[in-house]
Amino acid sequence: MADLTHGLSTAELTELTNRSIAAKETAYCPYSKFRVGCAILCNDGTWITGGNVENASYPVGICAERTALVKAISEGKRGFRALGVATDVKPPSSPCGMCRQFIREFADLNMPIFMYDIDGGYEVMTLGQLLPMSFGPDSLPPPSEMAKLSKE
Ligand SMILES: O=c1ccn([C@H]2C[C@H](O)[C@@H](CO)O2)c(=O)[nH]1
Ligand SMILES: [Zn+2]
Repeated sequence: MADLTHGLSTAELTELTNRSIAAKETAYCPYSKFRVGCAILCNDGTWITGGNVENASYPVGICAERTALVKAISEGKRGFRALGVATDVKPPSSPCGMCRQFIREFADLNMPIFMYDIDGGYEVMTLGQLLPMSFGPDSLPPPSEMAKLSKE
């Protein structure tokens, strides 16, 4: 049977579920009314959450996943064991393309992303499954090579 826990303990998975769903309450989404909550389990065992934050100038809004990850990175967190994202729909919605790329900067391709539906059921995929053949920090040549490229 497929591993639906990706190495998380039962307690951790319960907490990921509860924190992801609770984070929907922090969403600021007066325009779309589409609440999204995100919870991240950091390698140091701490948790960071976030909601989507919209703007009267629509494209300025930010997704819940990036809210949470920006909070984590700017708090000095590095290395993440799991990310949960919860919405009020079924089947569950998945992180948008911009968020997948944003997460790619900071997480291993085997990090699981748990996607919760309105009933608390979930589907889980790794970052690598959601963003195949991705472009990441290690895709760029080293700075010494970059300097040579710009002279050509
Ligand atoms: O994975 C997703 C998809 C959408 N949104 C937000 C953006 C916008 O505020 C609202 C509707 O797209 O949902 C997220 O936060 N995460
Ligand atoms: Zn997004």
